[in-house]
Amino acid sequence: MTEPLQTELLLAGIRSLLPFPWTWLPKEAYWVGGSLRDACLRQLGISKTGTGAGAFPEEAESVDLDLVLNIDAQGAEHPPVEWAAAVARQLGAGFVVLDTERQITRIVLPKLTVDIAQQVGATLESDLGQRDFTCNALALDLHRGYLLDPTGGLEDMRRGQIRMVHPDNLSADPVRLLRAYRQAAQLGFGLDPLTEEAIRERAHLLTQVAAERVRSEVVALLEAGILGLRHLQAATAAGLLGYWLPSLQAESEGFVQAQQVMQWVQQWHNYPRIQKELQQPLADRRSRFLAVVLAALLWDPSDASGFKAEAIQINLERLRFSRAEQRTVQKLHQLLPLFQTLLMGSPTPVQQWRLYQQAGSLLGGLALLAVATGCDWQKLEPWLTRYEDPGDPLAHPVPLLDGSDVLHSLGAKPGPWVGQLLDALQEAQVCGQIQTRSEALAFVQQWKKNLDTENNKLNR
Ligand SMILES: Nc1ccn([C@@H]2O[C@H](COP(=O)(O)OP(=O)(O)OP(=O)(O)O)[C@@H](O)[C@H]2O)c(=O)n1
Repeated sequence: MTEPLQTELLLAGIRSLLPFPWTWLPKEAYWVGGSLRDACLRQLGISKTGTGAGAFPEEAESVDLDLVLNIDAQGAEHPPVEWAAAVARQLGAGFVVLDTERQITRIVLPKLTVDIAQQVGATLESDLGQRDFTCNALALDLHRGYLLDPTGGLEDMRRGQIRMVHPDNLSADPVRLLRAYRQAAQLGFGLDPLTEEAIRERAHLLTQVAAERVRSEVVALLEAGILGLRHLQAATAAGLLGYWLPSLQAESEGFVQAQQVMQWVQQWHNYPRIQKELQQPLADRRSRFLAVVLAALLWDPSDASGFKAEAIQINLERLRFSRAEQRTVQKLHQLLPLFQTLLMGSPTPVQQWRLYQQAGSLLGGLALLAVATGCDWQKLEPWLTRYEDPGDPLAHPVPLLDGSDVLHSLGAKPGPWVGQLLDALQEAQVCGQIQTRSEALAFVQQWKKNLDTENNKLNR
């Protein structure tokens, strides 16, 4: 076997990462998976391009090490699960059994997880032969120090292509159909044409995959920035998302809109409040910005009446996006037509204040969606400047009275009318009709009097 990489460097790399002494390793132990692939890519001078190409800088990445052990072969009394449990105990690390039957476990340390699996099949080659793509089917023998590459993974890395190990492996775990596009996006690779053909032929199998696994691939594609969008579009064209996201077509305007959102947000450094709000998590580690990208992707400009809104919610639910994410996309879609109309005209102060009220902390996301769907930046910019200013009387008016002031001044009992009154009071304040607290108190008296008169008329 030709040995094109310096395996000593790979060994030095894994030595520095391994959280326990080398001597603890069983006699047959191999480094496999994505971290080995990435170490090889680094040696080949190929850098990953897709991860972190989204809008915001990533946190310091944590490392996932994958090890394959072949303990059975030695007839040892400690199977991999017990070996890994003992290591975790010694290290005081977290420990999870991921798959009892296949003997897959995980040791969890801060910024490092180590996945440990028993070799599948009689030889390591047979284990590698059951993996997804050639670039993920390499193994470094940790004791003998040689690299196994039975499927030509290094050559495919040099060519920058994702190539299946075998078409049957795609059918064996159909999430790999979508994983191909996600890994291509993250590695800056293309798809080998035969692999793409095999994916198309098996596209329907993705319906069998658990929603969470599909969602996590879709999310990773969206987080891989513009390259991720291109690959999501290719995956859509291959027919992978017909069941999961039927609202999305390969030729959807949504791909252009989502790209616009990603490009515009990069230029909004002058809006720290908006940036901060966009980065807030909505579910797990998924940010509000991701929901804005989803809203842009799924927004159909020919559907301003919101006819497809329900279908979009069903799509998001099917992919098990959280309620908060579903509500965010829905609210953005509801507010967008109104905002677009305001941006085309000369809205009154009250109209502006109402829009700020309705959008709340989604204003930045709504503005991104507006500019991505063709609204005039010159008209939009003042809305952002106002929003960033905490003292702005339209974006952040300070109420002259609160609910308890109102109840106290009237000596009345609470009811839904208090909210209506406060709203009317704020509107009068925004219009400039009321400027002082005593004017506000007089307004309250008059408003309640009018309400009581109305009620008396109705009761008569
Ligand atoms: N559906 C899958 C998932 C994983 N693997 C194999 O298991 C390894 C480790 O899996 P995982 O950590 O999920 O993938 P990585 O390649 O490390 O990349 P990522 O973490 O980005 O998914 C992969 O490299 C691949 O060899 C596979 O064949 N099929």
